[in-house]
Parts: sequence; structure tokens; C-alpha cells
Amino acid sequence: MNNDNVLSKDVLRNNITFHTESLTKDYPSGETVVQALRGVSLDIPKGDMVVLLGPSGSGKSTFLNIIGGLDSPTSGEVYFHNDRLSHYTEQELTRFRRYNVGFVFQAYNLVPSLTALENVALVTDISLDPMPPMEALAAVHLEDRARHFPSQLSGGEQQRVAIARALAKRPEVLLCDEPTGALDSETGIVVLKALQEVNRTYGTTTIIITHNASISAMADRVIHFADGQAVEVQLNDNPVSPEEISW
Ligand SMILES: Nc1ncnc2c1ncn2[C@@H]1O[C@H](COP(=O)(O)OP(=O)(O)OP(=O)(O)O)[C@@H](O)[C@H]1O
Repeated sequence: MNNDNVLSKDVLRNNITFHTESLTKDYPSGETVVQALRGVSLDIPKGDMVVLLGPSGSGKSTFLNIIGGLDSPTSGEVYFHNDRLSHYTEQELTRFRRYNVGFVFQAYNLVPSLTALENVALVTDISLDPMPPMEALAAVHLEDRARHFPSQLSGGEQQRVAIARALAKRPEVLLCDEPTGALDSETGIVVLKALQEVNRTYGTTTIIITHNASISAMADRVIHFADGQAVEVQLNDNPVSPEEISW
């Protein structure tokens, strides 16, 4: 990393995990271009539970992928604290993801031939200061399923293993793209409860994309996307527990 990637001292943002400025992302599509993001400027404070809401195609996943270092913007800036991700090389992005970001997707992406514990341990092998895999499973209340294979676990349990795997490297950030998208409401609530507990216990900044507006009741901050822009940010002083959400 060179000095160009460090924000100047007068705007140091220790309590802001992500800061974006006029972020755009264009995808070529045949003869035309899809403008997936059209100038997104946001702050995501450290430790917040954030929900991203918005219609299909409004740019939520594109935004998440860019702040998570999986993709690069066409223009604009992304800072992770004082580090300018938008100018990182591929190698720097890989290191950023490895040490700072846990991803949870709608598909659990567990290795079928490994037990729950072994799936979590895969990640701790390449981390700087990992959690013991059993501790990560305990954080999502799955100690008693540690020796089970994915096929022996329910969908909700598999998603909780995926959360444990993301958590085990002690990331500052958990980025979750439709984590309950494949689950029924009862199971979805258990998964959201696991995410809320992780956020509160470890202070992990947690960003959840969902189509389900009722989930926003558990967030500290709700960001509404429409047509490639963040059109509204709502702050919630009294986030509820997932059990209180009417689905
Ligand atoms: N890799 C890509 N190549 C081309 N177009 C893309 C690519 N990724 C996203 N897009 C387009 O960018 C726009 C925003 O997509 P994005 O997936 O960010 O929206 P979203 O709000 O997450 O939608 P959903 O809720 O359906 O997942 C869409 O029009 C989409 O088709």
C-alpha cells in the first residue's frame, strides 16, 4: 500500500468502518452500459447492524461487493477507515478480504465432505488471529452439531455454520447477501438471531441485504437503494430482537 491509499489526517475516520464518495459502477451490456451504482456516498459506522433494502436491480449487491473488495468501482472512492480501497491492487484487495471481511451468502457454500467443525477450521488456517473453530460454532449455538456433515444439518443450521465460518477469522465486518433468502420464516429468525448476537457480542459491523422490509426493524441503520442510488438512510434507536419481527 502506498501513501495515496491513506486518507489525510484531517479526515481520519476511526469510528467509520466504510466511507464511500460518489461511487459509480458501470457494467457493459451489449451495445449499452448498465449503471448499477450512480453516485453512492455513505458512511457505515463501526459496530452498526445495517440493513440494505431496495428493489431487485437497485444496486445493493454491487455496493456490498465493492465495499467487500470483491469488485472495484468505475469511479468514486471507498475507504475502509483511513485506507482507500478504491485504489487497491488485486493483491491488496485479497489481503483486505482475508483479514477484515466475513461473507455470508444465500447459498451456504459448505464443503459437503467436511464436518461443520472442519468447514469452520478451513478458514482459521489462513487467518492471523483466528477463533478456535469450536468457539465460533458455540457463538451460533451449534457445538452439538460440530461433527455433523452439511447433509445432516437443516438449512438454518448450515447457514449458521456459514456464519461461524465467517466469524472465526474475527473479521471487523460481516457482509451478508440475502442470508435468509432460502429459509422459511421460523428458520430465518434463528439465523438473524445468530447475526444479531455476533454483532452485539463481538462488535462486528454487520451489513445485511434483504428483500424483506420487516427485517429492517432489527437494524441500527436502514439504507434504501433505488435505481443505483442510496435514496434514504433511516436510523433506528430501538432495534428489536428478530423474534419480535412479524415476517
Ligand atoms: N456482473 C454484472 N454484469 C452486468 N451487469 C450486472 C452485473 N452485476 C450486476 N449487474 C446489473 O447491475 C444492476 C444492479 O445489480 P445488483 O445485483 O447490484 O442489484 P440488487 O439490488 O442487488 O438486486 P437483487 O436484489 O435482485 O439482488 C442490475 O441491473 C444488474 O443486472
